[in-house]
Amino acid sequence: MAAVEIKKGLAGVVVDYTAISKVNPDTNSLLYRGYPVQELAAKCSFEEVAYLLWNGELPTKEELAEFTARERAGRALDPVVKTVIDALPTTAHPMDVCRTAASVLGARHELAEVSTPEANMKKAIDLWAAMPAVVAYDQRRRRADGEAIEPVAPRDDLGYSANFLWMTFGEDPVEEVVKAFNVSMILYAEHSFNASTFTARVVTSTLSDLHSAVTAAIGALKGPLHGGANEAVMHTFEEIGIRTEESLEDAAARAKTWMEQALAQKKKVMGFGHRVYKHGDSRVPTMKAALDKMIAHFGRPEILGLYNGLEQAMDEAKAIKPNLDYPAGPTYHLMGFDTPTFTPLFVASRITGWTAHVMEQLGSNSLIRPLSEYNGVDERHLP
Ligand SMILES: CC(=O)SCCNC(=O)CCNC(=O)[C@H](O)C(C)(C)COP(=O)(O)OP(=O)(O)OC[C@H]1O[C@@H](n2cnc3c(N)ncnc32)[C@H](O)[C@@H]1OP(=O)(O)O
Ligand SMILES: O=C([O-])CC(=O)C(=O)O
Repeated sequence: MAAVEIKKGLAGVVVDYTAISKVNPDTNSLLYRGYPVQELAAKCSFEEVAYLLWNGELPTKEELAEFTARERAGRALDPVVKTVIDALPTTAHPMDVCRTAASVLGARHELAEVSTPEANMKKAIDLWAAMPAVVAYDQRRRRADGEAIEPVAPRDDLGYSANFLWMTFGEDPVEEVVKAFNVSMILYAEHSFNASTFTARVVTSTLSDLHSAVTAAIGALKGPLHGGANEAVMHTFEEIGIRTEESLEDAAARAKTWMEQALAQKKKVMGFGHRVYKHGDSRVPTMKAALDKMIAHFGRPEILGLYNGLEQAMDEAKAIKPNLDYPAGPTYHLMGFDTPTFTPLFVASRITGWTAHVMEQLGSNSLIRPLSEYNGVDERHLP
């Protein structure tokens, strides 16, 4: 019998077409609906990019006005979702809170059992609009440590990114920080058939509903080999030790030593490496520029020292490059987010990509069901 070739992790396997994004590791580029992501990050709001991912074209002025009005109308924390979140312990991981909230929002949606293109577009926009309130309220209640608190009400005069920061911190957001946050939301929005998006497509392929697909995708994103890496990066920084008065050079030297020891112990260091990009992640330069701005804004050169030290030591030892989660983690830290909140920020952004894929999958569906090669015990029979 010819040996079956097993493609572990589906590495290198092309399973379908997509018109949503193009990841090209040879040219180190990423296009959303044909546009380079760097251009979108430089010139667009996250709302425009969400519209683009869902509709295939950037919005006109009128379309954007209508779209942003829909997003602003859906921002308040659903009282039932708040009650459910309040029933969870403050020790629950924020990704579990997000996953639970997505599930509750699905069960409560007026179109829960309808999966027409129009219904799915509405569900996608509603879920995208609702998630920042969940993430923001969860961070606030964990900080309140069990004391009853009310969510910060959304503000109609602010765009998506500014309002997200407002609902989290309850303070007028600084323009520089809003811009960096907007860049991160755009860069995180979409990345072809990554593990969480593929999960969403598998769920959709059974003709299940959009919220089920997103709930499953959140579960897939949580792992540290995928989205959970942005949180893990910060744990590395914390393990090395963040010393606010330390010079860039001293921090870099300590980080370098830490990395050399970790690699000598054959540890996997989160925030480095990628299944598709082998010469560097197309999004890292743009995110690193945003991190540099936050380092300058908050006057925190020691963070750059830790960043440089780890990156340099990994490059020298294994020539493995950072992925998007590497600059994103410390950027969110400087903005004031708690480390376990980082991956939920990724969720808030990636909802756009996931749901675009749900709609694309349904547009030309085929049940996703690969084969396996049995290697268990030979057939046997009960006595
Ligand atoms: C937004 C995102 O999801 S981006 C990805 C976020 N994930 C991470 O940052 C987790 C850390 N990185 C990794 O685990 C991997 O690089 C992955 C899972 C992302 C990609 O992995 P794969 O393409 O399957 O490569 P694989 O894990 O087999 O690595 C190939 C080799 O590089 C090494 N390697 C890859 N990444 C790392 C890393 N972060 N640290 C140390 N070594 C690494 C592996 O140990 C392996 O070495 P070996 O051949 O000597 O055994
Ligand atoms: O593409 C991947 O495998 C992981 C990734 O970078 C993403 O989902 O943004």
